[in-house]
Amino acid sequence: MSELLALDNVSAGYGESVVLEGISLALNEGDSLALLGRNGVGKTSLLVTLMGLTRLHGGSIRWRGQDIARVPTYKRAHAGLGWVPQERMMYPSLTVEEHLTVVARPGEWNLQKIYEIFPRLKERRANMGNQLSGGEQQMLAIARALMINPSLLLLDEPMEGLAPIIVQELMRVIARLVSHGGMSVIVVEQHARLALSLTQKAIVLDRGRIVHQSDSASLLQDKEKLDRLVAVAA
Ligand SMILES: Nc1ncnc2c1ncn2[C@@H]1O[C@H](COP(=O)(O)OP(=O)(O)OP(=O)(O)O)[C@@H](O)[C@H]1O
Repeated sequence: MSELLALDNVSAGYGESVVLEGISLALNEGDSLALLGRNGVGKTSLLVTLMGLTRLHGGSIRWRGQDIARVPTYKRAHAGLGWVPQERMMYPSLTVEEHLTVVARPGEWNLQKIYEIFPRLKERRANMGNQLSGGEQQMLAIARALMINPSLLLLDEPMEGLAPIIVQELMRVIARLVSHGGMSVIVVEQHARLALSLTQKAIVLDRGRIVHQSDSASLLQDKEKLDRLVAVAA
């Protein structure tokens, strides 16, 4: 599989403050990665850095072999980076269907396919963005990112605050996206075991640095190490 994303010794942050340091990682097409760590260690900042929304203090980020340090966020989205932010960002003035159609780009994901994997969104297609439950908003946030037909999907704590039954439903969808193989996925999760069970590779951050890299299955089996690395909410 060919290389999709490569970070080499990346330092990044907000203004003068540096919150990520010495980050190096590579992702091939079809790879799935769990990005783990305690609260405030820089997981969201790493996703945001991939989208070009932090200040890059050093290092390089290559996307399909091209340096994208100066590429603006919207162009990164067009190039195939699909971001599902933690805040979900629904618009009260748009219906569910409008949220999906305004961002649509050609490719295998279209309304019909989205409604197949998220039947609830089909039922709610005429509802406004602010008339949805938390679970439905999360489904819509993922669906919207899929409509740009990304090569890499960035999921920031997709299960956060959702009822167990919705978590199960989302787990099934994410597992299907990962096993499909055509798209790469990075999942940030407080629930480390959920994320590890969905992915092939794992990275653990601590205070802005990578402190562990392995395949997900071996970290999942090493309970002691996992507890030590991520402590809570595993
Ligand atoms: N917009 C911002 N401006 C300044 N500092 C920020 C900003 N966002 C995050 N930080 C800081 O960057 C560090 C990493 O935060 P980040 O949100 O990336 O961690 P996280 O691992 O995603 O945490 P959580 O699990 O709580 O979401 C923290 O010290 C945080 O205070």
